[in-house]
Amino acid sequence: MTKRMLMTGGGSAGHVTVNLALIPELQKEGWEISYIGSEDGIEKQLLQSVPGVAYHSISTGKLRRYFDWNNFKDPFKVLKGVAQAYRVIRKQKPKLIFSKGGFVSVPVIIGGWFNRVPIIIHESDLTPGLANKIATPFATKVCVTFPETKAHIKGNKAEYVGAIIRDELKQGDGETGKKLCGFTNDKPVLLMMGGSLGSQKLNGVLRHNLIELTKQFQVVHICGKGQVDDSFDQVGYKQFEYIKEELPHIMAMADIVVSRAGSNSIFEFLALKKPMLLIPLSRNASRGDQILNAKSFQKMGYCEMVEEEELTDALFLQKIEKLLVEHEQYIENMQKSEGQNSLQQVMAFITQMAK
Ligand SMILES: CC(=O)N[C@H]1[C@@H](OP(=O)(O)OP(=O)(O)OC[C@H]2O[C@@H](n3ccc(=O)[nH]c3=O)[C@H](O)[C@@H]2O)O[C@H](CO)[C@@H](O)[C@@H]1O
Repeated sequence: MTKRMLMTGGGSAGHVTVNLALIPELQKEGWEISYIGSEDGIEKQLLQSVPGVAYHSISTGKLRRYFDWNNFKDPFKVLKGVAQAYRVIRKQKPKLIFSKGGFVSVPVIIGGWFNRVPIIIHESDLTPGLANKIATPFATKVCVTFPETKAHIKGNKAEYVGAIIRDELKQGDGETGKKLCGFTNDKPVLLMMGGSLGSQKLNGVLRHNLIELTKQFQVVHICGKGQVDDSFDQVGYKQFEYIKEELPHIMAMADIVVSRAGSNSIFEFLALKKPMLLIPLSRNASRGDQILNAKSFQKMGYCEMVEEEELTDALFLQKIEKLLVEHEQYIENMQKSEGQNSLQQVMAFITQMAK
């Protein structure tokens, strides 16, 4: 009998990359996978390059914590999405639904619950996102990345599994990365990544300090869609909007990373032992989850952290200098983090729970 499973998650790459890590492992074990996402979200784009996964689009509404006229229209879009997801699930009869969160996942989970399909949710951040909070009562299990998160999940459903990382990220080759960027072996490489959507704030501070930074580093900058600025074109500075297949090589060549504190990104840098300066998304623009992610890493000695409100050029350069000087110490701290086989743990839950 076919082992059929349904996945969901989207809105930003952070709600997709865990699924991308799991898909090849599940396919190896004979699972046939379908994916429900939105019509125009990043999940559709990222899933296009994954062989053997059928993609179904549904209508979605954004879940906002602030006033917006769309707040009156979006509940109807979500209801339409629930009906569409319900129909896909009833037809496909998956043995399990795996959700990585993001607003597109809510209608899928409700549609799955009406079809009585077991549901596993994965939460990347230290505190659960709004979509996962809404979805938790419908779920059978919630896998969490930080041990501290268990306290935030109601109903004894939380299981600490740690971070799930795409295997190919560990296969990068630094020399290939340098060739892609036209870099040499003369100076260390600083990678700046402002989250999967980029960050105007981080782009601004980096470019403002570019002359100073390129005296000491070669700088590779993932800016986000539409944010490459050709007026900064110079030797030793390479910009990308977003990187897909080449990301492992770019990460491999980096000596130091400056990043937002999205959970997937920072656990990837931890797995690759990259000393980090984290500048989390502020409380004005989010629920503050990245601040908690970064504080948890700072406590373990994996990173330096500066809150957006405290960010000055001087502090930015000073923290980068510290990462360079104390490089070995951060790496030593990160080496102690190994041990958890998160991917295998989630695979075991999937096998146990599939009906
Ligand atoms: C603005 C916002 O809502 N941010 C949230 C979003 O961040 P965001 O979508 O940025 O998520 P993460 O930083 O967790 O993950 C980004 C993922 O995209 C990948 N990547 C990134 C750039 C690139 O060029 N290529 C590429 O493949 C990274 O390797 C990583 O796997 O989800 C995270 C996980 O729930 C949250 O912690 C963040 O608060």
